[in-house]
Amino acid sequence: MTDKDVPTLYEWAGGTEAFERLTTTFYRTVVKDDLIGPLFAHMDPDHPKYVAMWLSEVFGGPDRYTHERGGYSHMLAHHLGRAISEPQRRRWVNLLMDAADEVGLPDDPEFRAAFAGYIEWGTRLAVHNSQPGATPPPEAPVPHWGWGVAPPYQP
Ligand code: HEM
Repeated sequence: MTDKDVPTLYEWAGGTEAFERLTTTFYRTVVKDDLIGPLFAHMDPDHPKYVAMWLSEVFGGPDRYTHERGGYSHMLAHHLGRAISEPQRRRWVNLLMDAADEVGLPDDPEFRAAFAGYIEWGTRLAVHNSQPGATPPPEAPVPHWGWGVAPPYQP
């Protein structure tokens, strides 16, 4: 198998439509959640779409978040100063994984391992970057996440 034959995580997941399904379902439960709902009380109605755009770009889809939404620095600005706690981070992760099951994202071990790897990394960075006095790099590219050590199983 050459690299050319390996689909991106974005393609494997089902593209933009799949990520939009994921984030729509996810934020529907987030806003009702006792622990993290209040953080999202004033979110833009298009927030789920923007996060789907971000995830799509991270997982190898079109770079629309960079070109249409302001890229990494715009995403970062939304987290600065929010003092996200570890219990809040964990709740965010749990609800996202529940949503992934609910909307039927691929559940093969390779996809879910890569997906969970990014989510673990990204949410831990969000906690660090959101603490009072944090000084994360103000500019950086949108990260690109791949399959890591376990490419998709394609018999
Ligand atoms: C992998 C982890 C994460 C990703 C990829 C992510 C992604 C994003 C993006 C792209 C935005 C900006 C959307 C826009 O363009 O308007 C945003 C905003 C935000 N994020 Fe995150 N985020 C992550 C983790 C978290 C966590 C763990 C929390 C808190 C528990 C959180 C809380 C927020 C809040 C409160 C906003 C602003 C919402 C508003 O518009 O009022 N994020 N996030």
